[in-house]
Amino acid sequence: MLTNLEHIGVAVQDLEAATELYTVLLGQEPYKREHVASEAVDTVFFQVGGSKVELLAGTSPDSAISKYLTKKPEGIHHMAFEVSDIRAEMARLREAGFVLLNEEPKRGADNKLVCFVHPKSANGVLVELCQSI
Ligand SMILES: CC[C@@H](C(=O)O)C(=O)SCCNC(=O)CCNC(=O)[C@H](O)C(C)(C)COP(=O)(O)OP(=O)(O)OC[C@H]1O[C@@H](n2cnc3c(N)ncnc32)[C@H](O)[C@@H]1OP(=O)(O)O
Ligand SMILES: [Co+2]
Repeated sequence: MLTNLEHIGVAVQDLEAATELYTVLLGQEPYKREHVASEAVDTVFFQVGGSKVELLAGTSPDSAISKYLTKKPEGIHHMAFEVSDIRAEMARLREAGFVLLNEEPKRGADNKLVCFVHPKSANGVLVELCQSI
């Protein structure tokens, strides 16, 4: 079951400048900064009620974020839903015809297991499932 809009991922070119801007916009400091080597991204997290804003900057040209920003402007990159059982949700979505971008859950940021759904199978929106570890 999807239980919450866990975060909105925002792709940015300059993480420090974006962090300053969002600190003013949201009226609070980020609660976490994390490098996720497997995705080649640096992240900054803000808590907003029960959801989060995840700022993402690529750390390598091969990163999904860096590639995205060669074609698209900075902005909303994905939405992430919290799930209680990620394997069960992956099986449910696969069965329903969605294209999953990973066969198995993988380690994401902020102590989560994550899986992505291809935007082409979700009305042009990249969707992330995440389960707390
Ligand atoms: C920090 C860890 C984690 C967390 O814990 O929260 C993260 O959030 S990591 C975030 C970064 N990682 C990912 O995005 C991993 C999943 N993404 C991918 O595997 C790829 O980016 C992709 C979605 C498969 C696209 O890769 P690729 O096919 O190589 O790129 P193309 O440029 O050829 O795109 C094909 C097609 O898809 C459209 N697209 C790409 N990205 C998005 C997007 N974010 N939202 C909507 N649409 C997207 C792209 O425009 C192309 O469309 P067409 O041009 O119409 O063919
Ligand atoms: Co994310």
